[in-house]
Amino acid sequence: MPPSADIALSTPLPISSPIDKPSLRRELRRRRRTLSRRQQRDASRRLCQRLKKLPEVRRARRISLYLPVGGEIDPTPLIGWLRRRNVSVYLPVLRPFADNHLWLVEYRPDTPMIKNRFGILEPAPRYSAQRHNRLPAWGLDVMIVPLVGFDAQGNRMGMGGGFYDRTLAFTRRRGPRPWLVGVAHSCQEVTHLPPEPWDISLQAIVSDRRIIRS
Ligand SMILES: Nc1nc2c(c(=O)[nH]1)N(C=O)[C@@H](CNc1ccc(C(=O)N[C@@H](CCC(=O)O)C(=O)O)cc1)CN2
Ligand SMILES: Nc1ncnc2c1ncn2[C@@H]1O[C@H](COP(=O)(O)OP(=O)(O)OP(=O)(O)O)[C@@H](O)[C@H]1O
Repeated sequence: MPPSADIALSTPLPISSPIDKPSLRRELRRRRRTLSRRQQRDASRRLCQRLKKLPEVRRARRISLYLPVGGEIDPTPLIGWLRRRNVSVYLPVLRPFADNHLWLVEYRPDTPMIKNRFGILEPAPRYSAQRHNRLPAWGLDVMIVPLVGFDAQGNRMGMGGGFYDRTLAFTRRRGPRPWLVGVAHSCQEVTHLPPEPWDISLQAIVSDRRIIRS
């Protein structure tokens, strides 16, 4: 790769205001989709190395992550490591009959999987419908949240469905809650993102290049 391309990837994308969120989202999704297989593999490895070092992750007994699509940074190499440590792994599932809310469903080697309406693999309805396979989000120790964009202040942007914001709205009240860590490729960093009133703040953001703690 020429050095100029590398610099372009490591520099936060300058944002003009007012922000046109849909077009910014489209541009950031395009950026991650165009990464090569090798860039994807290296980024995933770097991300997972960083995550494995975090005390919050090392202490956790229950963690949710996601199965990547459309060039999202891949956290799944963590699954084997977590299983060896006897950590339970959960995946987001589109909750039926509840607009844009997620269930957190346990993911085991034999969990039946189907593609949801966005083409993302998730535990099948007959499995997710059984309450003992789910965990309320407050019962997770760590939630790994996929990001489309982020800035150095820890502001985030997701796919635009408000799935995570709705599912995590309970964290505004007192009580147990997961440690929230957003993950993304470094090319998804922008100079600033305006926080929205409904945004739930993350405790940290980890990319293949750095960690931002809030
Ligand atoms: N890997 C992964 N799983 C995840 C999420 C995610 O961001 N990444 N989610 C995080 O929220 C939830 C799914 N949210 C999504 C929200 C919008 C679109 C999406 O592609 N929207 C299309 C329009 C969609 C259509 O109706 O087909 C688009 O914006 O072009 C996909 C997933 C749960 N699972
Ligand atoms: N707690 C909530 N209750 C009701 N609507 C919400 C809530 N949180 C977010 N929304 C709505 O969801 C929509 C999408 O929000 P936004 O564009 O910030 O999504 P996002 O943060 O990119 O998505 P995600 O949370 O899935 O990562 C907005 O119209 C917003 O009003």
